Amino acid sequence: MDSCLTEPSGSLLMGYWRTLRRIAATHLFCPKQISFTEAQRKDIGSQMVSLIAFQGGDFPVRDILKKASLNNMMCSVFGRMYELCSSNRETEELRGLVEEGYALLGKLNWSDHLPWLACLDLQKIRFRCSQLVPKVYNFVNRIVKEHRAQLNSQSRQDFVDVLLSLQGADKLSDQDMIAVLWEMIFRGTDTVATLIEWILARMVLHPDTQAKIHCELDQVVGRSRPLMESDIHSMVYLQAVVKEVLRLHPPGPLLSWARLSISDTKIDGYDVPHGTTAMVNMWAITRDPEVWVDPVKFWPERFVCKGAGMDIQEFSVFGSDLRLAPFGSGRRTCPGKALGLATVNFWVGTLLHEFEWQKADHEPVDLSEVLRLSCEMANPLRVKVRPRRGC
Ligand code: HEM
Repeated sequence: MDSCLTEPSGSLLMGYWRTLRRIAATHLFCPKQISFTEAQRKDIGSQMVSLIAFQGGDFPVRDILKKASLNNMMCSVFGRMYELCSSNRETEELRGLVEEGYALLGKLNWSDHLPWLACLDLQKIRFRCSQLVPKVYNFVNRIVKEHRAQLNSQSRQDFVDVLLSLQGADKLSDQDMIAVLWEMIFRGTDTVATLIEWILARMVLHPDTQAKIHCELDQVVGRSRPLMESDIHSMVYLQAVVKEVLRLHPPGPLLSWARLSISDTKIDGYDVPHGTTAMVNMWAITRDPEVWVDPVKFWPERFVCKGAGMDIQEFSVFGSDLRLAPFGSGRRTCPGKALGLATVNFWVGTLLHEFEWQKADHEPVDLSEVLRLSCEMANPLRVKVRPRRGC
């Protein structure tokens, strides 16, 4: 795996990266910033509903989810709001850059295992990275320049505005600002779409679970109005379902949660030499029968019933409990976890509030996985929907 796409400038030291993380946590992912973007999630959610209502018969849902997720990040990060049903050059260009980044990260790079091959670049990975990096730089730089020219002229608050407004010790160089903005787009887009596709797959495979969420929606929201983000905290079963899918299908089970040992050390009796890349296999932990009762069973109730498992209120998926840490844990835990989970809960709630989801005719749901940067369904999900509200 080549780090030049995901790390800011090579000269960044650990301490500096920590500063960037602090800036992201304080300014980009604080509760105020998350609630600032609520209207945007609602708008994109409604656009998804309109687009889905328009589909006749079976359709693959992935494209809609990926486009919605990309538009959402374009809006949070760059302040660009595009319609889901139309295509435009800027989104297409960004989608191409993100896709190329994923393709490169997902490739098995022989140089990672046989370092003496690195200088030969037999798979042309380094070459493709060197082509991609200036394209990303130019794309993001163009948007930063536009924001700088319009600073103080309007009241919007996207990530670029926030970073440009930083002063003193928090002020970032242009190069680091571009690296941070790219990292957000790159990490925040696919993870959300991938997780929602897995959740919808589980919904069509387990109609009884879907019916329970519908029942909860009818009780908490009723059919006369759309779902609002403030309803989510009352939707205990919906949250349990999202947690159960995060357990069985964590979008970033392996690749993104890696650590480099900076000195020789011993873990659990094993020698880990300096310079080793160690990966935490969350996928294996969440399927370990010593950790989970009936681990391969899809059973959201394990997060609801006190007697049978644990109380939803008590189980955090944000890294404090290593039985289920789909956003990583420790110093490098996902900074976008609260935003990511808020988006997934709200969009899944909305899609289920508006529609009943069913299997496509003649096409079984296939839960096979493929590992790129995220762990995706190997065969994109095809579904049929039936409107629930206003019918
Ligand atoms: C369901 C959604 C998401 C999942 C499952 C997820 C998962 C992860 C995981 C497993 C990691 C590695 C953590 C570690 O090494 O300990 C990570 C890192 C990261 N995520 Fe997320 N993520 C999600 C959404 C987002 C969003 C919405 C954003 C930004 C808007 C984001 C930004 C990042 C960044 C910047 C990192 C790298 C942090 C670093 O290297 O210090 N993620 N994510």
